[in-house]
Amino acid sequence: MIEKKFISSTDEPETAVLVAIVRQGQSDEQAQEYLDELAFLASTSGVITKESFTQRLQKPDHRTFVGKGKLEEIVAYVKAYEIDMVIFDDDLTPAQVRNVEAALQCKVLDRSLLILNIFAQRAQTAQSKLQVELAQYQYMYPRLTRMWTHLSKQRGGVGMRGPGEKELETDRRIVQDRIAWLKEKLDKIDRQRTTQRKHRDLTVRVALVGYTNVGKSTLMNLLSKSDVFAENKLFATVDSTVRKIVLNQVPFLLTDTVGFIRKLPTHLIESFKSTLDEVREADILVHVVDVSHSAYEEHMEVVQSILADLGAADKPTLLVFNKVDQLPGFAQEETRTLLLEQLNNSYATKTEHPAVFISAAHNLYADELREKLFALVAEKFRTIFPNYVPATHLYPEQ
Ligand SMILES: Nc1nc2c(ncn2[C@@H]2O[C@H](COP(=O)(O)OP(=O)(O)OP(=O)(O)O)[C@@H](O)[C@H]2O)c(=O)[nH]1
Ligand SMILES: [Mg+2]
Repeated sequence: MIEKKFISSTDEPETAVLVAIVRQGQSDEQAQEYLDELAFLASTSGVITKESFTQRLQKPDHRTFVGKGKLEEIVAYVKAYEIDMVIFDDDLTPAQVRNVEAALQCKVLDRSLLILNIFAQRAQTAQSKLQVELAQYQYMYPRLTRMWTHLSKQRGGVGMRGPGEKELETDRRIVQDRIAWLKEKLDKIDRQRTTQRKHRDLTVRVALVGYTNVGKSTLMNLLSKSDVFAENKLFATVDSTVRKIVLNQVPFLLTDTVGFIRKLPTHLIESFKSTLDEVREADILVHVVDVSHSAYEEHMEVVQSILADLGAADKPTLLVFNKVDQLPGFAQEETRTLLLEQLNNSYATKTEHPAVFISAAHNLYADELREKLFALVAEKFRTIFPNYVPATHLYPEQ
């Protein structure tokens, strides 16, 4: 995997300023929400956000992303506070990178690079490491003018000179070769996994999906009593984990997989295709939502549109609204029942999917969750085993 070069791992945390464009029709609240998410991505990478700059623009300036005046403002801030890097909320073109780098004289990152960097830190298995590397090279390829110095250092110190045309040609070829090699390796892993999956044809398969950090892994732990890595950071889970679960004597497989986020780099979706096959091939989806997040409805839409891209939007789905413990009004006994009732009613009218409100971390309303999940699993189970007679009441087993 490409070593992380953008964010150093010295003791002193690096500092960043964030830059985003606020488009027409976008509220200040939404703009702030996007910046908060970018800051969360930065902090997940170990970077401290010191300041953020926004500008209302129809579309990014083709030379410098933000306008000239705004860029000067950012340059002044970066100099005054010795900021290590500037992070842009959108992907920059190679020309924009060149121009803003020349002006800012510090590291310049965009959202995709930040996400790729987090994935690179998190990848555990051979497969996900290769997947991340593929996405990194695909990101790098059209930007080779800029990445050249990183690449040559990795190849054994060709030096820090700027790239000549000839070197650039060579680098392009090296990257192309590497991309081809990675694809071939991943195809091979994929073929092996497909064979393995054939053995699971007679099992009901359930996949946890949702925006990043909503509590998918926590829910997996709750249902399977396993110990899956859960953390208040974005993309804690990059590899999928599969657990066998038995509810009311009906066994099924539950997969915990990578979380989604808005503007997920397309290369990343492409290279994680086989990991996302777990979602594509699932019989049932459990869509986990952090209902305490102010932007949860937008997050649901992001998830829905990625599911549609994957061709997995029409599967039987259980909506799990998680983190109800964090909702205002939940703490008081008197308001709690009313709150949950209101939530239930509001969702019953908005979606045809069964929904349940829980707290995975505090083990609240887990029985209701098991019941509704069991209903979907049993229905599928009956299509595989038509002679199955459902037991009369539900008790979880391990
Ligand atoms: N208050 C509260 N926190 C929760 C709840 N469920 C999960 N969390 C916390 O939310 C954070 C994210 O949980 P994870 O289970 O790692 O979330 P995830 O969806 O797997 O995240 P990624 O793998 O990063 O996509 C952790 O700090 C959990 O402890 C809940 O019901 N209530
Ligand atoms: Mg997780």
